[in-house]
Amino acid sequence: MMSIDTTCTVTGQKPPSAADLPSIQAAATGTPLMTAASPAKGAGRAGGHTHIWLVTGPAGCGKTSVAEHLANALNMPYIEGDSFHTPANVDKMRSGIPLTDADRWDWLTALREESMRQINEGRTGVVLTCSALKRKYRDVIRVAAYYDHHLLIHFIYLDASEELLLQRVTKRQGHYMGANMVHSQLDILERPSPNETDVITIDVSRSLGEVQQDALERVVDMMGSDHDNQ
Ligand SMILES: Nc1ncnc2c1ncn2[C@@H]1O[C@H](COP(=O)(O)OP(=O)(O)O)[C@@H](O)[C@H]1O
Ligand SMILES: O=C(O)[C@H](O)[C@@H](O)[C@H](O)[C@H](O)COP(=O)(O)O
Repeated sequence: MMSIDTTCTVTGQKPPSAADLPSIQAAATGTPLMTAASPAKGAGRAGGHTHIWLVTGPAGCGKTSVAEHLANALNMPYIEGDSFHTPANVDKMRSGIPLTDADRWDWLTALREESMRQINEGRTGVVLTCSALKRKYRDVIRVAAYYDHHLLIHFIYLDASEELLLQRVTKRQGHYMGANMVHSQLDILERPSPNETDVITIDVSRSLGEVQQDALERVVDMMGSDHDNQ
């Protein structure tokens, strides 16, 4: 278990600027986003906005696998939500006891604050993982935009059946969340509703490579349209 202030920076390199978007787009889709004839309109940051990309869903849906891919491709820091739990929360989950709302509030706030801290240090965006099972948990992260009006928050919800989640959690080695926790997570899950317009839903029943590619294309598209709208 890593300490509460541990943040995983996958690449340790500088985050992408607007000027980097064409090469990310090309890598994701084979189609350049901008050409020399359509130069970046915003300086430094794409569209003048910064971004939190929050990869969500129950245990085993693929949050870590997708978030690492996005962080690497976008050259953004990766904040692994599991690393921010208190030891008491981890002990509870390891014993097969689901967390309560009260156990989760400080954790969610810590994730929001860490994301904002990294963005305030000059990052264009961060990629964060957190199950964010209920709407009110997602709302805790959404509060970040209240503090920083240039910040856009996006959720990538990884959609999987219980059967698939069980298969994938069972395959995973050495994690405190066992397969016995999956059902309790689905019991409280509030799938994003259509009026949560900041959510991209991705079907993860496909291969990991396909899911990663789809997620990256969707992210690059959104950053591209945000940039074009400035
Ligand atoms: N689309 C996929 N196809 C096959 N295996 C996957 C896929 N996504 C994730 N996995 C595997 O399932 C397990 C759980 O994935 P992980 O990224 O740890 O999920 P989470 O972080 O949401 O708990 C890992 O062993 C991972 O390699
Ligand atoms: O990757 C996973 O196995 C899960 O995401 C897991 O780590 C856990 O779900 C959360 O960290 C916190 O718990 P809740 O999902 O119960 O809020």
